[in-house]
Amino acid sequence: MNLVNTLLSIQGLEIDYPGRDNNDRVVAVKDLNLDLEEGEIGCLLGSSGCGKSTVLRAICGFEPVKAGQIRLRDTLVSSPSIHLATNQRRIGMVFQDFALFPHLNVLENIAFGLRSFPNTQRASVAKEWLKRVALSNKADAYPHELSGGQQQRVALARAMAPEPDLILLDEPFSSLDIDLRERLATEMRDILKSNNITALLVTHDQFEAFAIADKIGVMAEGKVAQWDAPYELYHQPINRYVADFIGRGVFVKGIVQPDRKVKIELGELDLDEDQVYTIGKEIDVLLRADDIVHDDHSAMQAEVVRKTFRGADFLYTLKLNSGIEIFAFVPSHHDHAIGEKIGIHLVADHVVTFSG
Ligand SMILES: Nc1ncnc2c1ncn2[C@@H]1O[C@H](COP(=O)(O)OP(=O)(O)OP(=O)(O)O)[C@@H](O)[C@H]1O
Repeated sequence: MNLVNTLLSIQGLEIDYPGRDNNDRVVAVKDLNLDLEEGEIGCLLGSSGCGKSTVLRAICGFEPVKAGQIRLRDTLVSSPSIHLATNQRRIGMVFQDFALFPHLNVLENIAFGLRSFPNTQRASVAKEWLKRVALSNKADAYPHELSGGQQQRVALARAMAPEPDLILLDEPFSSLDIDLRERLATEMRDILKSNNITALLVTHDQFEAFAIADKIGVMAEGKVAQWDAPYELYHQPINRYVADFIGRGVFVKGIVQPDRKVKIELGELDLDEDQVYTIGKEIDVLLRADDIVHDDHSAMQAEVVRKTFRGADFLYTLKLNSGIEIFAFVPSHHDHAIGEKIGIHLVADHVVTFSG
């Protein structure tokens, strides 16, 4: 392993909490591994209670570790026998509610993190960061006079100003309007990237994760099931859990045919070249909403059983003749009624399969 450019390295991490009974322990994180390179943005993605925040707290130094280790650059900061204090870790933190000081104005909030700087430098460095997050005109404003997105940028500037090695962000978009989140995630990514900041955030929203992260770790029950680039997670999920969690899809049954094909109810698909398949074997084929195209001229029909308007398109739930329900994104000018039969065809070019 090359540690030169690896900023954060977590190996075999295990963390537990006291349970209800005195001797009882509840395992929150187990055998967790990940590496984050310098300048990379990583994201831990998972449903509530899977252990995301516990990992962040351990990196910060708020939680002792039971097994494994956490390294920042080449310094071992946490292991069962070593625990570096939080203030010695050079980590910046952005909290879910931004945690700005209500009685300090924007400039003072940012300068707060610069207490170790000489007085003469504090204001100029704080002003420079205010400029970098495009809020120079708000230096004198108080947090309650800012929008949620502006407060978030102040919190980010406050965390970045002391130039920590790593920024941790705990659900940074959860208190913002849902339609703002994706835009702000892109904006935050631009700020972090243009300042070459290494960051790790946690979220339960995969679209936020896709908008901001270079690497995503899908977490389940305290473990990272797959730590990979968003594209790989989507197209090469390592197991059914990841496949199910990422994107909108369902598994349908298929029978392996000669010439690397699989036959499903909707037709034949090409199988992955890298895998070995037994002809005649039944396998599960992942069909995602973007693998199905609405086509008025297709003889293959499916019944609309549900639909969700998403602006540019609808997410249709379609029932096949066999009774199986699949998803399809359909441009929103194709507004079909529930119960109506519409033509569809398959466009999957990369097929994800698991043995049946
Ligand atoms: N202080 C604690 N004492 C006991 N158990 C805890 C404590 N903090 C967390 N846990 C348990 O550890 C597990 C992981 O919690 P954690 O807060 O890391 O999850 P999370 O993925 O961040 O969840 P959420 O998205 O809901 O914030 C959960 O089962 C939780 O109940």
